[in-house]
Amino acid sequence: MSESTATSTFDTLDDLASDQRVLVRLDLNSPIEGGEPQDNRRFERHAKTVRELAEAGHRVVLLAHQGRPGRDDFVSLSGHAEILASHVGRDVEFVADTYGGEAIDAIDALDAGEILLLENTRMCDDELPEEEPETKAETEFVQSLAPHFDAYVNDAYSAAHRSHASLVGFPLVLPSYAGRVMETEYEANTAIAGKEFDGRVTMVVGGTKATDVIDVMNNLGTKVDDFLLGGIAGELFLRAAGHPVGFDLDPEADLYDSQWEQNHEVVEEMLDERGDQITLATDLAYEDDADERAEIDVEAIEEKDVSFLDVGTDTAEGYADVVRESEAVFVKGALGVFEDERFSVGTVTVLEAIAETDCFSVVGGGDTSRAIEMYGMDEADFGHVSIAGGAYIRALTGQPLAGVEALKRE
Ligand SMILES: Nc1ncnc2c1ncn2[C@@H]1O[C@H](COP(=O)(O)OP(=O)(O)O)[C@@H](O)[C@H]1O
Ligand SMILES: O=C(OP(=O)(O)O)[C@H](O)COP(=O)(O)O
Repeated sequence: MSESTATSTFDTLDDLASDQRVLVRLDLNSPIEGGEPQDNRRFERHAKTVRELAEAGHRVVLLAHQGRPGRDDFVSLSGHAEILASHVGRDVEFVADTYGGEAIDAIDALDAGEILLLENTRMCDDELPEEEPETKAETEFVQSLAPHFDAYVNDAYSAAHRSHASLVGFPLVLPSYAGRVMETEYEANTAIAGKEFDGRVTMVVGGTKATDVIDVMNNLGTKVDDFLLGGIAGELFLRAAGHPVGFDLDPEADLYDSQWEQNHEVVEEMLDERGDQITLATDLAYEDDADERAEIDVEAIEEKDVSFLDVGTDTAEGYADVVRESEAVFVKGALGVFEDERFSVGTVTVLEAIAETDCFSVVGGGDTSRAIEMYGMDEADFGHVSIAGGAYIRALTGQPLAGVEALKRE
């Protein structure tokens, strides 16, 4: 069997010696409601790495961040420790200190197989400024913790686009390994940039972050055969093609107009030069006066007087046919407001087609991947469901991620 991209790039947990004191960077950054973290896929995924390390008898110390200073989601990790423990099936001790005496005492007191989570790394001044790994490696944070460990494991693929101390500093001073999440995310998310596919490569593009996905489309012209569009980007392309959609009915909403200003030249150029790669909706769905889903052919729209919340059924079925003929399918962003069942047709039809088709598939983006569980699909029917947002976008376009670069085997 040929070596995977990840194992040829990093040392992994398979290379770790026994009985190690291991410092592990996770990404437990989560939605916060009422000051409390909400359980999500990140806990479940990282729990596998943590459990494997603890069951092997290592002393396991965890680093993670939550939110950004000054925002409501910038909270302590004490609640995260409880959620993580429920997924790992073992106690996860928590200490409200990042690298001071209290943290060091708790680290040094650990026995084999025990797990300790340190406080939110972003509460430490050395963590955040984006600086070179060499600078980060010299910080007090890294220099104080490193002597208490034998090894560093980075499992935080979804935070790896940040050049922060806990991500790029430790690999310079400790033997470093990729965790299981890092391995699988790296493997799947770099596939479009690094793998050769013989058959059709399709990318399904939607959601609200049109600027991001337009950038991805612009960069992947030679890798992708068909882009299937929905969401806000889809309407911006329809606007560029001369249809009266893709602008804000309520300027306060600011979903379309500023993204149009920012991107219309590149959208027009893409349609001109690579129009045959780009498939746009032929019908759209909206809420009618009776609060029901209604659909209209794009050609019949003379004036935008309703918000379009999904691609139409004909469009969805056409997209599903393309998916069924594809060898690889990458998804970024939902085709409609799937959280409302009436407007889930586009997203669910396409995801179900991917699940039924024996293709290489990656579904990325926190919101979009939620549709899989919301509509009862089985995650195992997808090649990979990413827990990364910003890092996934960058990986798709082949941009290096600071945390990944720092971790690569020399
Ligand atoms: N036509 C639309 N109008 C408003 N919101 C939309 C539309 N189509 C999709 N969305 C929203 O896009 C969100 C996902 O967008 P985005 O944040 O870009 O993707 P992800 O979180 O997967 O990276 C969904 O929550 C969905 O409700
Ligand atoms: O949740 C994260 O990013 P994502 O929402 O783009 O997946 C990461 O934890 C990075 O967090 P940051 O964007 O505050 O640096």
